Formats: sequence, structure tokens, C-alpha cells
Amino acid sequence: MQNFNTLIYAPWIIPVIPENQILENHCLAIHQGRIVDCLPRAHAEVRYQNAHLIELTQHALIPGLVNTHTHSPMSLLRGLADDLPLMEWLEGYIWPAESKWVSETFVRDGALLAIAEMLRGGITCFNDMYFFPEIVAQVAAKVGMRAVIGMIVIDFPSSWAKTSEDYIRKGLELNDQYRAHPLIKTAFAPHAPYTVSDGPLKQVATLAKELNIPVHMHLHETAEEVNRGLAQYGVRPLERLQRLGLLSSQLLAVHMTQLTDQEIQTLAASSAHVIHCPESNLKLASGFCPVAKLYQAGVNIALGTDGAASNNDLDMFVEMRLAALLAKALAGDASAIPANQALRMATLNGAKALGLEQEIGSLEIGKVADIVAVNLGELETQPLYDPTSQLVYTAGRDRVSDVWIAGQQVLKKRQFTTLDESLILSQTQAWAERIQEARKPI
Ligand SMILES: CSC[C@H]1O[C@@H](n2cnc3c(O)ncnc32)[C@H](O)[C@@H]1O
Ligand SMILES: [Zn+2]
Repeated sequence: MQNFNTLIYAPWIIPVIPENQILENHCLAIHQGRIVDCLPRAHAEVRYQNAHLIELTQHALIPGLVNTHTHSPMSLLRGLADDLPLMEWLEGYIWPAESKWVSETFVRDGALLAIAEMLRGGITCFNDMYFFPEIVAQVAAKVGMRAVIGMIVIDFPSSWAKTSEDYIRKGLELNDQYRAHPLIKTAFAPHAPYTVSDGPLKQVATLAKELNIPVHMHLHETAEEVNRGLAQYGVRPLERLQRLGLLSSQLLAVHMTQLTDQEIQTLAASSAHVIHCPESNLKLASGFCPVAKLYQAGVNIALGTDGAASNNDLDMFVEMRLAALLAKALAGDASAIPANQALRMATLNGAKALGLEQEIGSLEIGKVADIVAVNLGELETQPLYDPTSQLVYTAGRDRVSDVWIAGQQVLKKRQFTTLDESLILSQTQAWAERIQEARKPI
């Protein structure tokens, strides 16, 4: 008999590794924030008699979902500008709104709203790119959320930084501050090929190698971006990044809807990761990421929601389902991206892209206890032949009941344990009134 903290029992555990394995009537044993055992319930109750037993009678346990691309504070701009293509949306509405509203308080309140939404939807880690990243980091750490915070770089001045040197210097300070934090990591986040010039991109390439941290960037999001890049630099953006030394296993290339077969091979050879954002790509009519072709070439593909102003939610269940369905439609092959592959894209592949696969992304002994319980017992998910099928093709995020991050229970029967839902709602309402008032013609 050993003295352990917690046992979580569920009828199904989907560890993601080994692939296709489903453990029935097992327990996970959690000690000091890590998974220390995974065993049949009968054995667990003997071996861990002193542990606190959490019994989930109709649930599946899955690894926490990893949202590999978002702009969390943009949740306060949800629904502000819809039904527009990317550049009209950005230049006509979003950038003007950001230059008017983005401040420390905006970022604090927006990030908190986003984190609450993500937690209740089973997301335990997010990869963020936004102004005032130190505030997003503070909010995430306080709530107990895991995050990779973007050290943003963009050629335009903002309320956060003025020049690219300024952006990089402030990013490096942030990297230093969180070097040893258990939940918060940093990544370089140059915005896009059309907003960051060669000088700062070369600097990012050098520093990212030196610090061994990821580089998170919008890339080949639309045909217009690729054509503009070709006209300005004489090569397509991916080739430009390759020449600047950015194409490596540290690169997270977000969107990638415009890809030639040759570029797919180049990505595979470099071990760069593709971050697929199906819902944002559909809503902005940006194009289709050739997921099945990338998968066949051996490229690691993870999933992201993008920000709530272009999605318009932060729901990884929808991203999983769309990723599976769109891949089938685009490839003309119903066997492309089966359910277990979609779940892996939303968990382990995201962890791998962020350099966190030794810590998170699967329910394996030794990994950190980032765990999500999904209730599959209600009539909407019955009958149940295959829990992975129900998760990807049937269930919605409202089925998420309990969430643990590094062993801390942050959602208990859909109630937050580390944040105040009514405060978030009132702060959000106040922002909505302020922003709406300013939109009225005088
Ligand atoms: C430098 S902070 C991030 C910057 O990105 C903008 N943004 C949000 N969504 C997208 C997208 O899909 N493509 C390109 N840029 C996007 C956001 O408004 C911030 O200005
Ligand atoms: Zn984005």
C-alpha cells in the first residue's frame, strides 16, 4: 500500500499513446502533479488504499487539448467584424479596433475570458500571440493554465512596443522571467511575412536557435499573401523564410492553405510543424490546408482555433471534427484523418510542435497530469461503440465535466475552481458596452 494523492477512475481512458488503445475500467494515479500509474480499478484500490478516489462513472479521460494557435485577448472583439476576407477584416476593422482599445486592462480581461472558455472546453494549454504578452502570462499562471506566450515581433508600433528592437528586447525579458516556470513557456511570434521585414526575422532565427525555443508565425494563410510576397521579395514566403534560416523543427507555420507539392516536401524535410486552423480558414475563406498530403509526407500537423474574432469561438472539439471532415472532402478519401488521428492532432501533435511532448499530450506514466474528463453517458452520445468516434464525430465541448492541469483540478463538474465566472461576465459586459458605444455614429 502506498500513500498517493489521487486516483481518477473512468470507464474509458484514451491515452493517445499507444495509438488506438482504449483502457476500460482503469484508474490514473496522480502524485505531485504527475501521472504515476495507470492500472485496472481493482488493482488500484488495493495498491492505493489511502488515495482520494474520484469516480467518473460514464466518462472518458483524454489528455488535455492543446490549442496551438490563438490570440487570447481578442475574445473581447468576438463578433465585431464578420463575413470578410482576411486583409479587409484586419485592415478595415481589427487593426483600427486594436489601435483604439488594446491596453494592459483590455489584454488582462480578454485573456481571462478566453482562458475560462478554453478550460471549460477541455483546453489545458494554449499557444498565444498578442500584445502585452506579459499580462497574458500573468493571467494564465494565476489561473493555473498552461501557456506558451508569444514574444511578438511586428514592423508596426503599438501601445506595447515601438520598434522591432523594442519588441525583441521586451520578448527576451519575458523569456528570462519565465525560464523556470512550471506552466508558462515562451516562443518567438513574428506576426506574418507581410508585417515583419528581413532584419528582425534574421534576428529571430538566430535567437530562437540560441535559446532553443519555438517560432510561431502566420504563414501562407491566403493566396493574396503569397502573391504579395512574390511581388515584393521575388520568392514565395516559405522560400523567403528558408533563406532567412527560419525553416526548421522549431517553426510552427500557422494556416498553410497555399502549398505546392514541392513545398510540402520542403516542409517535411525541415521537420517544421503545420498548425491547421480549419474554422478560421473557412470563415475568412482563406483556403484549404492539404492535411492528408502533409500527413502522408510525414509533416507533424497540430490544431489551433485562431482568435475568437475570426473563429468565433475557442472550441477544439469543433477544430477536431472539421479537421477530420475537411481532410476527407479535400482528399476525396473517407479514410483520410480518422478519429484517432484527429484527437492526436489536438493533443500530442500540439505538444510536439511546442517542444512539450516529454511533458504533455498523452496520458502516459511520468507525464504531467493534464487530464480532461468528457461525459459520454447522455443520450446525445449513445449508443457508445467507440469512445474516440463519439469524442470526434459526436460530442461537443459542453460534455467536458472535469479538468486537471499539472494535477490541480481547475474545473469540477463544470464549475471553475480558480476563477470567478460572474466577475468575468461583468468585466466582459463592461467592455462590450464601451466598444459598442464608440461604434455609434455621432
Ligand atoms: C502581433 S499580435 C497578433 C496580431 O495578429 C492579428 N491576427 C489575428 N488573427 C489573424 C490572422 O488569422 N491572420 C493574421 N493576423 C491575425 C491580430 O489582430 C493582432 O494584430
Ligand atoms: Zn492567428
